Amino acid sequence: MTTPTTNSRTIDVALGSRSYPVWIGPGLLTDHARWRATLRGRHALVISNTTVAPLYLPRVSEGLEGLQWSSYLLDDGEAHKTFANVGRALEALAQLGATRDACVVALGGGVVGDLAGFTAACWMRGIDFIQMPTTLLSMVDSSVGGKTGVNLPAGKNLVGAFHQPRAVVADIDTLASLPDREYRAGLAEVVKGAAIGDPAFFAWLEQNAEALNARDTAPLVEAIARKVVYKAGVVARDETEQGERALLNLGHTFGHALETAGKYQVLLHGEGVAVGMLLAAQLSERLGMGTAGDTTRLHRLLTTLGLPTAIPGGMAPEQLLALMRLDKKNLAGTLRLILWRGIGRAEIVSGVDEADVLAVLESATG
Ligand SMILES: NC(=O)c1ccc[n+]([C@@H]2O[C@H](COP(=O)([O-])OP(=O)(O)OC[C@H]3O[C@@H](n4cnc5c(N)ncnc54)[C@H](O)[C@@H]3O)[C@@H](O)[C@H]2O)c1
Ligand SMILES: O=C(O)C(=O)C[C@@H](O)[C@H](O)[C@H](O)COP(=O)(O)O
Ligand SMILES: [Zn+2]
Repeated sequence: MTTPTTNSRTIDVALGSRSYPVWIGPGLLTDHARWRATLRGRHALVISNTTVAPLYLPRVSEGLEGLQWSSYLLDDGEAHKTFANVGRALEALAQLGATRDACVVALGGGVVGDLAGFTAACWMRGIDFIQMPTTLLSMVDSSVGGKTGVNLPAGKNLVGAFHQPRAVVADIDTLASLPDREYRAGLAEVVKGAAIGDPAFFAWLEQNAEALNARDTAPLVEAIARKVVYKAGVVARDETEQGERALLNLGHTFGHALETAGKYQVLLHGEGVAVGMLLAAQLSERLGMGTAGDTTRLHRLLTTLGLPTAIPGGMAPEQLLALMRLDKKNLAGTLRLILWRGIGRAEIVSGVDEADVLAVLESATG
């Protein structure tokens, strides 16, 4: 059992009968009684990857004793978040003889979580899954809210489903092995939440940036919890992105294009979001919406957290614009972007002129 400490939090994602807890704290993977209680049937498939499974699958597998279970391991990397791997994971469920009360356990970062959730959404038209996020990014963002899916060569997350987990088990002990660059990428999605709608949190991040860089536990847990509370609130009000939830995409139309243009070898998702948020801020200023002072604060915070803020070399503005045309927020063939009036004031804007987007991309390309 985990002893409750000030570094443990439980946050509820309030969705009526489909509500679920997000547990944040140390020792949670081995707190078997807690998460095992969310599994209903006799079968479980753990989906993980070749980096995470050797580190953390033993802690999870002890908790699955008595069940019929197996694992499906992805090769590591965003390039493996594919339809083909969903097919193979579904075959693993078939091999297991998984019935409708089976559970998929997603053990890993956002790539594993998105793919495992989509697999669970597809098997027999939808079975349970639980999220065990092991990256900062997946703890603060991808494990919460039920967006699941995979990439196509044409773009990020073009195939997917809304499918909520039954629980999120965010064991902060797993962050001890997370590489520095991945940790910083997670901080980008924390900054995003504050930039969209929580100015007090943004100021807190400015004050605590160095402590977060040092991975001090108390501020880190505070940052994870504040971001999850913020996201859970948005998801509870607009689960399927009919309105407000689109704000969580701040920086993503640019960011996804940057990730895809680099074939997932140049920028991590969080890094793309960092650069994308600044491009959105610059575009907002160009359109007379943004304020230079707040763009400077955003730039300063991202830089302090060791995140990139410029478009990497070798990416052509026209190519990025073409990728942005396939973004899922677009309607009637026109760009629909999340723009930024300043800290805590993001807005959905339809019909953005491509010439303005191109001008911003050109001015930000070295
Ligand atoms: N569904 C959503 O709402 C949502 C939100 C944000 C991002 N995403 C998606 O999440 C993905 C990015 O997730 P990510 O940043 O976690 O990347 P990731 O899943 O690729 O993990 C990052 C790297 O860290 C490794 N890793 C994971 N946990 C580790 C640990 N504890 N110790 C050592 N290494 C570890 C992984 O093997 C990988 O190499 C993208 O596909 C993005 O589109 C989805
Ligand atoms: O939960 C959401 O809603 C988000 O937009 C969170 C994003 O950080 C995340 O990257 C998400 O996967 C993007 O979704 P998409 O709909 O733009 O593919
Ligand atoms: Zn994201």
